[in-house]
Amino acid sequence: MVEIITSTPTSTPASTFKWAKDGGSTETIQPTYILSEEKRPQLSEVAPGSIPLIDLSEPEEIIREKVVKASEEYGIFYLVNHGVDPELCNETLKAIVEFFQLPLEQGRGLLHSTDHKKDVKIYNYHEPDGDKRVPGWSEALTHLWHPSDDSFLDALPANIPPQYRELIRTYAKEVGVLFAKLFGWLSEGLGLEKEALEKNMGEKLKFYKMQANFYPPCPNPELTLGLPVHNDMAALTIIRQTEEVTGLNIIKDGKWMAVEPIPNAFVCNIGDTVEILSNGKYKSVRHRALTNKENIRVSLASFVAPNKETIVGPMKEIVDEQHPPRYETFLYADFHEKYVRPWLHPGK
Ligand SMILES: O=C(O)CCC(=O)C(=O)O
Ligand SMILES: [Fe+2]
Repeated sequence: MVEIITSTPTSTPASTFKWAKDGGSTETIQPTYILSEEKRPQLSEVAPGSIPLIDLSEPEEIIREKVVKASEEYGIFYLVNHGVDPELCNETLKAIVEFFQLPLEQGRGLLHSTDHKKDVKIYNYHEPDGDKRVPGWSEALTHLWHPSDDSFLDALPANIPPQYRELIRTYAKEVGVLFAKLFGWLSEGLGLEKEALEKNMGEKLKFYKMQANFYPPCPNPELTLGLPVHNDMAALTIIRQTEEVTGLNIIKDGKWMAVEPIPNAFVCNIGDTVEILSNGKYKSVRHRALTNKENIRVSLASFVAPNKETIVGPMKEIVDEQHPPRYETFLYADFHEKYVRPWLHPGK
């Protein structure tokens, strides 16, 4: 039986993050975090299973074939033997934990924002639940990144651990290389040149965002979600997660399935933009993050998306009379504002 705090939470804006500040020592869940019964994660119903594994040491034709198949059937896959230094990744995740354990007074509280469009912020995602919006048991630090231009580092929060700044500079370059390879294989899978998908996301600069998700231990993971059920709106996401702690779930064939972390692997997933550009060949995966009682979990999601001025729709090169467009064409800024969930995933 869960003990529920019934007293009114204190009124300072950052008060809901008390649990994070306390390193998860809180024994109780504030009622604001508790989902209604039908929205709870039903942990016993999460099916075992596995997502495809892409080994980048295999010959390129095999890799391409596997990436294409995984993107059609699952919309998510592991990447192993990718050449990115595991130490770099582990140290980066460590720096994220350090940042989220800084006392709120040292500035983390001030970064908290309810404006989803701010480039640098700490955001608390919510699950729509009846007439309420229930906050996830997590905090997310968002900032921009770029595979070759380091200037995004200037906009990082002043109180971010100094080592994060250095680590993320290298991490961004390495992850940038993986994105370019994946976009190339996905384009070829559509029968097009390697550059096709990236070109269709806008000739100008694309939008590069990183999200560091921090999930403190939760006294009752049955009652909360770490991150609400969603699809990534971006084109493609590359995630690095705490190696020992399970949290990511996907919907596969109508059932929730756990994506177990495996050593030194990235998890890559298709977002709504690639689903639309590919006219539905590649599937954006519906996912969520669970909490757990014992351990802090961190995930660092890197996204590549079109710019707001980009017109996004099924790529002209792949639609014709036999293959009519299955999605509308729109300005990405409008998609961002209006269409994302209800339109693309009605009723889900
Ligand atoms: O924590 C995770 O594994 C999922 C993160 C995620 O879905 C996101 O940041 O969009
Ligand atoms: Fe996501």
